[in-house]
Amino acid sequence: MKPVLEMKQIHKSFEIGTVNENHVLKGLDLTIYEGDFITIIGGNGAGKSTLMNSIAGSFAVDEGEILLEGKNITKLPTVKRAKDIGRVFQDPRMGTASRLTIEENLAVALKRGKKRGLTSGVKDDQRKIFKESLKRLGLGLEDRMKMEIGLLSGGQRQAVTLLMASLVTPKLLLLDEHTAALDPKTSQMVLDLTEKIVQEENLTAMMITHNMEQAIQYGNRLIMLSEGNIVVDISGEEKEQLTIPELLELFHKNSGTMLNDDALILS
Ligand SMILES: Nc1ncnc2c1ncn2[C@@H]1O[C@H](COP(=O)(O)OP(=O)(O)OP(=O)(O)O)[C@@H](O)[C@H]1O
Repeated sequence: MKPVLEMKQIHKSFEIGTVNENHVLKGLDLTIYEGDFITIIGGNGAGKSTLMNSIAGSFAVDEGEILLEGKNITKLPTVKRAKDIGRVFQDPRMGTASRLTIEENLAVALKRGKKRGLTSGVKDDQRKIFKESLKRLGLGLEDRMKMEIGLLSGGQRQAVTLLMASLVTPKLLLLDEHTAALDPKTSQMVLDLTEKIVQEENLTAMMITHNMEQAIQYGNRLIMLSEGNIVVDISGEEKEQLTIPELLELFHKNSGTMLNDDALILS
């Protein structure tokens, strides 16, 4: 199996030198392999976002190394990582420009990692590609390409954001609770689209969720964090057969604590 991302002995603290100093990641090791679709789950403050932010480069880690396809990116700023690392956030308004049309947003996404010229606009050949891509979402958006993206519903917008994040195939796709702000039915629709895109494009992806059932249902590998440590890391058949009570039991056994997350959705 080919490693896509390697995190070696990562340390990250916040508010160093104050009474609030918080050592969140304490020597975390994680290797993400090509084709992995990892779901990440854990209690409040377990370090899920800190882990994802470390990968995206939202801040510098204090110690350790991050390699992307063998290349050291530990000190690379977010903008430089964005060429290879796609991200979809919880808030549907992030990652798209509200006043631009659907096709203009897609055109911007197509330029990810390339020098952005002054001339914008959408070319005819691009329009064709966008139409085909949008069709795959099954939401009829291919007939509304000139509509401002800000006018879409949260679910439609997340679906387009997902498409934008995968238009230029990322080496790694980060999904930061990207369905948490949606109602259950829409969340399910966006998750199913996520699975479809990940499978069809052979993407390597990592998804934070608060929903245990979703963490088990989606992806090939499940990681549970507790106090900045990986306490459960299971994949393949073992993951497929897993039930929520077994997962809670594993968490309890490996972390020595009970889950503390009020927001965790058990089913
Ligand atoms: N920028 C920051 N400044 C100070 N403290 C931070 C910052 N980001 C995160 N923390 C702290 O780090 C700890 C881990 O937070 P993190 O957001 O990674 O947890 P999480 O697992 O994503 O939790 P949740 O599910 O509640 O979002 C928390 O105690 C949080 O308060």
